Amino acid sequence: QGPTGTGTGRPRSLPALPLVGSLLQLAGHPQLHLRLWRLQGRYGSLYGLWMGSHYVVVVNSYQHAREVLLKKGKAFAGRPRTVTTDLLSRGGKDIAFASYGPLWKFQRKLVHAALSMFGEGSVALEKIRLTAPLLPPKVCREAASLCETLGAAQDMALDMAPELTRAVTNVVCSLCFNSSYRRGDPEFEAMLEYSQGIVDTVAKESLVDIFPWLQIFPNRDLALLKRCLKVRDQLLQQKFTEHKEAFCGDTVRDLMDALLQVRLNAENNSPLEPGLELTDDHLLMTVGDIFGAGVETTTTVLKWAVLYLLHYPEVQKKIQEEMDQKIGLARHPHLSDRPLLPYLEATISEVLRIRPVSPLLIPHVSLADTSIGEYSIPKGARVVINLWSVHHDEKEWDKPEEFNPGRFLDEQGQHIHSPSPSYLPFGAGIRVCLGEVLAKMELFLFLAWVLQRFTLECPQDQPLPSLEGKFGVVLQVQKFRVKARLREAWRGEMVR
Ligand code: HEM
Repeated sequence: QGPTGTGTGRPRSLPALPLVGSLLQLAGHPQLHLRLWRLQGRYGSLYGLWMGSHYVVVVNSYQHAREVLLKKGKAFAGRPRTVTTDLLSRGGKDIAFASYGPLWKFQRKLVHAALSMFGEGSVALEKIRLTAPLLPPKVCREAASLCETLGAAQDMALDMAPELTRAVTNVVCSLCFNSSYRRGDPEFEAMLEYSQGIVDTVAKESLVDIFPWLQIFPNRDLALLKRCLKVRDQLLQQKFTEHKEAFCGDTVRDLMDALLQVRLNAENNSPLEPGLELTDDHLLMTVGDIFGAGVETTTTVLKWAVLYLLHYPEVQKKIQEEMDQKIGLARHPHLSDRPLLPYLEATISEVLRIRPVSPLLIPHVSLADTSIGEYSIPKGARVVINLWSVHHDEKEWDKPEEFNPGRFLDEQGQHIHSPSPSYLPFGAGIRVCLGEVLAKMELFLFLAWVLQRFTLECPQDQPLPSLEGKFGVVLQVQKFRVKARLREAWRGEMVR
């Protein structure tokens, strides 16, 4: 450490040219997480690079990730502002892309409180009377509908992706708007289309984010993103207006009502401190964030889980044996069954480790001159945590490329634990994922419901789909088809 406590010298840096920075070292490598992982061999686990004029620090080890996220969380709690994120969040009025500050803290607190209120039924928001059903029964309702679809497609090769997206979107719709969609609903189809458009354009490491001055030229991706956001905003606005009109101030049906209620309480009681005013834009973007951060991530993890079960039928069999023993056929799985099904829980953990859905988290920014390890990091540096490296570090994990749910179980196979602290699928510290509890609830219930009833198989005429991910907004799964075979014990049984 130097005399200021901010480290001595910068980390080693990739070569950089004027204007383009280190882009040439990264161009032509679409799997950015893997490229950054491999560059450790030459530059060490912590190194710097330049994206245009932006200085970026890449963190590949758990020890440094812990320092950034936990030990010095506040110093690294900023987010970069880019053309794309400004468009997505109306200039950072959401949570995920907002700068660190009192309003961001307030929004986080509200959503966190609302999620625990709807999730566990704890009355966390003062003076709020809840009239909506809690989330676990809503997730079960969607799981039942998913099983119905799989049952109807018996023995056909099915692309489960749209069904999983619908199930997860409906959970988020229930949470935010107290509504859900049936298959083929035109509003729902529009929603799927614009979401895909956003995911596709944001995934294209848009050059305008590196060189904002490129905006003066026509840009097809940016134009598509703007069109998709227009549709998203119209839909959000319509829901918002409906909620404002129906809102009576003493009952809360969903997250949107909860946000309106909190704003009303604040206005009626004492005026909020300056800088803490929640404008309509803030409320809309907060809800938009829950969709943006909550649908693609959870759906993708479910797809990875299904894909791994096709590759490892013995894991699937073991989950089903555990379910048969602990739950049987007489009832559906509940959230409270989680401690009874440690092998299913361990499988979910292993999927989240081996294919982390956000392999580079969301970039952080240093808010002051600071340090990582012995190196000094200037204020304004973008810090990328390479979760892929952290989850595949041979010093932390035994045979990290091997899919082995058992590594998350104790010797008796009864309790779940992580054999290494180097496990951060939801990030950690003050920017940790806000939806971790909800996501884990969904992953558990959807998989438990499906596997209680069906065995998932690769259609006979098709090769096993690839386990290689594609880097984008999330680590995407390539398209694949599944045969959902009704399990022997369920044949002839009525769906209860
Ligand atoms: C399995 C599913 C999910 C995974 C693996 C996941 C993972 C993550 C990760 C890695 C981050 C970035 C942390 C960082 O930058 O340090 C994040 C942020 C975030 N996630 Fe999730 N997430 C999931 C589901 C959800 C859901 C369901 C919601 C909403 C209910 C959600 C809401 C958010 C929000 C709002 C942030 C931004 C937090 C902030 O910047 O303060 N996520 N998530």
